[in-house]
Amino acid sequence: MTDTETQSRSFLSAQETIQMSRLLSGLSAMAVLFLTGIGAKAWYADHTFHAWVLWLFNIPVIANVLWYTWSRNQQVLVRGLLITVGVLFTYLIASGGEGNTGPLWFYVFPPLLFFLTGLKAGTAILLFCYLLAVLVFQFPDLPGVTASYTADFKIRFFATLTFVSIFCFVLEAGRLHARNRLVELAQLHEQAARTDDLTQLANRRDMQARLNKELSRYQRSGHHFSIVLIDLDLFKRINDDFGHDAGDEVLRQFSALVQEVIRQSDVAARWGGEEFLLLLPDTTLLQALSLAERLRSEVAVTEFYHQGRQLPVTISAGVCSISSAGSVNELLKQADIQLYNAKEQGRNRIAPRVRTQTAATPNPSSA
Ligand SMILES: Nc1nc2c(ncn2[C@@H]2O[C@H](COP(=O)(O)OP(=O)(O)OP(=O)(O)O)[C@@H](O)[C@H]2O)c(=O)[nH]1
Repeated sequence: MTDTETQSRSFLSAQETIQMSRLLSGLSAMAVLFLTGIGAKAWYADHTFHAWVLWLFNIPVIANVLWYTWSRNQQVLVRGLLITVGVLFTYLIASGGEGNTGPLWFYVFPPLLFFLTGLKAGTAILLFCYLLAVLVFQFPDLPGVTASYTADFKIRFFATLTFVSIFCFVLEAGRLHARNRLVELAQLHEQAARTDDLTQLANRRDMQARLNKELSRYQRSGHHFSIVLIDLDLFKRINDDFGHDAGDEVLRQFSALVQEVIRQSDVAARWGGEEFLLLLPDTTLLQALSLAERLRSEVAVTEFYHQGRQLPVTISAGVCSISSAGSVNELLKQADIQLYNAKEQGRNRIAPRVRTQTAATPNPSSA
């Protein structure tokens, strides 16, 4: 998974966690309200036992929320709520609640289940609940079962519950599909905002962000890094002599070559028209110079073609290490000065010059 994908997913899952927490807390508060209110109504209707049972169900609901407040474990909150609701609904079906209306609460289950547990687990739990309801309906002599329902009621109950369940399943499947599509689009959007269209390298904006990040890492833990500012030599001539498409082709081919030469931890970006910037983490000035030189000689010996015509491509580059600059701007400025020096010294070369560097091949076109 790329950085972008991870960011999109973690952003969405953080949003979902917050949304889910709010929903669960709201549902728990409503449950307490209903249990207390309906319990009170049952008490005044002289259904004392039923009232006490409903009030007692407040205990696991409140304990569950308190546990969540302490542990922040959402899974436990979901499971706790589902178990409590499951046991409560079983009691309501078995006892009939007040005036045999207990089973009506069952309709709350399908949307809640699918949303909280997903389609697969939701379907499995729902089937299990159906089974429980069938047992209670078919075997009224089972211990704990005090209600008896007419055949008409049972048929209508299962028919309507099945309809509601299927409807909730379809709605949840649609919601999940839309959510996944949203994640995909967010990833594509983020990727596009960070990528250069022509070369598929990082763009300037992305590189700027990475440079700032790398500087923070350096200031925090002293990890050195270097940059290489590259410019394709006499690029205007390529455009003028071979056409703009040929120029574009060179930019693409050069970018592919760069990707082959640098390490996986290095980042290459298109910095401007025919300017590229390499960010080399954990790399000293000498190591960066050596890489830049390798890239320069690789470009010099590579044959660039467009529509069967060979194109003259060389590069010049300025190298700078963070140890000799206090900020990203300073770093870029120094690399730019070095690039200017390389151009001034005849192109197809790297600056600054150090003794370890092999002599650059003179560029005939710059003479
Ligand atoms: N084909 C193509 N050309 C581009 C693109 N972006 C910038 N250019 C061209 O790159 C050329 C850069 O030319 P200059 O800045 O004069 O530099 P140069 O010819 O490379 O000469 P030196 O840098 O001095 O070696 C310009 O002609 C731009 O139009 C692009 O995306 N595609």
